[in-house]
Amino acid sequence: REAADCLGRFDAVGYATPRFALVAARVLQAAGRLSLAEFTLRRARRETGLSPSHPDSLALAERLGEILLIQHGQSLSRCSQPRTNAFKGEEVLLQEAELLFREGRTAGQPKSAEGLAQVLLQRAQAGDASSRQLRLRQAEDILRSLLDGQKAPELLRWALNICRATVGQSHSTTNCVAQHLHRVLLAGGLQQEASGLEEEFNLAADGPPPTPEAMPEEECCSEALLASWPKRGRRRWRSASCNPRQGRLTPGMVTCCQAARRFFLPGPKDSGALEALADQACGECKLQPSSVTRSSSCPVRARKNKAVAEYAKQFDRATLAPEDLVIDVASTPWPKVDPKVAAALDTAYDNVRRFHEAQKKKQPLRVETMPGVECRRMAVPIEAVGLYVPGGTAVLPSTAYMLATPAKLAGCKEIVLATPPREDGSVVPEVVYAAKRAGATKILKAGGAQAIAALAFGTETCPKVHKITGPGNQYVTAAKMMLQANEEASVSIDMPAGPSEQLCIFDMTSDAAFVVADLLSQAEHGPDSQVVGVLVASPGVDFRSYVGKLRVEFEEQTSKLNRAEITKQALSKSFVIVVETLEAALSFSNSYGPEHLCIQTANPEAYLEGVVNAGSVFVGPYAPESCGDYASGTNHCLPTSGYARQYGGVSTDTYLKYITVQKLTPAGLKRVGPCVETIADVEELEAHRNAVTIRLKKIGRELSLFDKLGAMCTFCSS
Ligand SMILES: NC(=O)c1ccc[n+]([C@@H]2O[C@H](COP(=O)([O-])OP(=O)(O)OC[C@H]3O[C@@H](n4cnc5c(N)ncnc54)[C@H](O)[C@@H]3O)[C@@H](O)[C@H]2O)c1
Ligand SMILES: N[C@H](CO)Cc1c[nH]c[nH+]1
Repeated sequence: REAADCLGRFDAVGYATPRFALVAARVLQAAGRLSLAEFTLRRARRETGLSPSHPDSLALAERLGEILLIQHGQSLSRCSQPRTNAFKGEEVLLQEAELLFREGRTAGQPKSAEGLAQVLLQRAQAGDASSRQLRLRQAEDILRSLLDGQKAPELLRWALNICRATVGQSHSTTNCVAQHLHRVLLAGGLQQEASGLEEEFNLAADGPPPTPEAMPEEECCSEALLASWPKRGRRRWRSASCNPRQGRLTPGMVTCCQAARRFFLPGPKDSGALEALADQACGECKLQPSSVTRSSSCPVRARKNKAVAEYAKQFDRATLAPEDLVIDVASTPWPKVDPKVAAALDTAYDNVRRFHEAQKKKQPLRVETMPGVECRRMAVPIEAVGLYVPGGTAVLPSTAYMLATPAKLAGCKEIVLATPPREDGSVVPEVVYAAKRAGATKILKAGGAQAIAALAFGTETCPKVHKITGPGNQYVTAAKMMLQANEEASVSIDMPAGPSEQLCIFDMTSDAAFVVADLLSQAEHGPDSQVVGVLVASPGVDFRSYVGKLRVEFEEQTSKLNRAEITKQALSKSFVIVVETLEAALSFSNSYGPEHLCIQTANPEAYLEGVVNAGSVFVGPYAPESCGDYASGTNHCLPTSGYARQYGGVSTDTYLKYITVQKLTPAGLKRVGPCVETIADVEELEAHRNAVTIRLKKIGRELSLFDKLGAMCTFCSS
């Protein structure tokens, strides 16, 4: 108590090292001063400046979680009727503790898993029926993994608590949870405890719950797949012997989904598909893949504007004189746009600019790796860039500001925006408005592969660019992929951004109407779009009625869309799977690598840190994906076809390149030079070595006393 009093008076507790804060919290806890312990840990977490994954940060988080859990317990015991008189902050305490323990559990902190299971159990007891199931299931999973790992008999208490917590719910649920635990206990050699469980829950009398494996495969598939798969896709699913109802993510299941993706969306990563696609894309417009790759025979390279104008006629039915293909944005007057639309475009542009401006690094990087050896990195804008704004099936002014805003902020001098012309040869006024607002310099009235070729090679009026960004249909994407491999074009691309995709993870607490609305928002983009729903449902939980709700929503909402036909085509290549746990859902999503990932489960934030592959993530029920498409501030040009594994979306960085600089003083060369000489010897590159040796001969190898003192002073001051 004396120590705690001391600490209470010591105002700087929070400023001390994390380890000191941990010891202080222990002392304070022992003296019953939980609030002060909590305050100490919070302050230490805030002020250490350590990364959240640092072991000390994790230890602080774990301790804070424990304190919150104890406080929650105390507040419950203070109330005679906990449920009615519950302290208002009670649920908040648990929520925060859950987040803290999840952090630790992901980082492999030993006690965090236990803490998380306890919190989930507490929350299950307080929550409504649907979230109760989910939390119990999660607590049970953790318990199982702990029991599997170490056969710890003391964990049995939780097992029983979990079972007891389910009593009063439907009989089959109790039975199902108890059955699972029973198996775990037996597998862990805890025979006696297993018998206790049998007796308490009368397991033998009820028999095992129906296992998902017992269900006929046909039923599982039809239950899980909302939109019917074309026969080939369905066969693949089955042949991979995966059972969506069972929810185990076997490698076969993932492979099968990837196969489905390849089958439906022939992405350029599949070389056979690319060729077929390129033939289709370029064959019809006489830009044969080989002729694009051998640039001498590429029509656009050879006949420039004339060829582009011919393709505009052929594919966009637009009549354009070759000299009218490119317009200068600055000298083009502001187009007439409905004031309401202009105001919405302005607001969206402002948000996008704000978010992308913040991405600019204010200071050039400068590091003295050794005294006298200075390395720098300068961000330099790419001088000329080409931005593709799709315009085939929908008019996308939003893509104009999504691409041009970061290019302008990066400082690119030439920003050429290409978009398919209308039949009268004009460009949609909203696109011109957005291009002007965001700072594009030229507009090329061309779409498809021909626009990409014009940007890559340049024409009489279209400047040749060094990088092409922006999404497009399969023709555009195939042309971008091929031209980046063409030496003469010498052009790079942002990423393969093809037909839109969305993966939505949800559970039975999610609003089915919201989930379906989000999925449809991407399905309507084009017949080649793909949307995937991942429903998390614990085993034994009957998700049929929820799936029924989804079906109704899909039908009702789709039938009211103006692009219902396109949407239905996309849905025929889309699917919903059912998995048992959120971890499984995340693992599936990470394998799929969606362009957009929506997480609409209870407590969605907790799963964010598990996301490894995704273009853009939308957290919670009130973050519809279309906000990111238009106006929240993030960029909507994102990698598709699984390329989220290696690419991020468009950002200010997309339009920058980094040039490194170094400067060495004589003392710096004396320090690093011998190391260079040695490595050059190993590589037997004498001229490399000599460039150092020749200088060291002139200035000498020894550091002067002045050099050494200078280095010490620099070291001390830093
Ligand atoms: N990933 C992203 O970030 C993102 C963002 C926005 C849009 N998108 C996607 O972009 C795509 C836009 O496609 P779109 O078709 O509406 O517009 P688009 O501008 O990409 O394609 C239209 C052009 O394709 C060419 N074309 C059409 N048929 C052809 C044929 N048979 N042979 C050769 N060329 C042909 C024409 O030149 C036409 O101008 C959609 O799939 C949408 O989902 C993706
Ligand atoms: N969803 C698209 C990205 O895949 C972007 C977009 C533009 N307009 C509407 N949405």
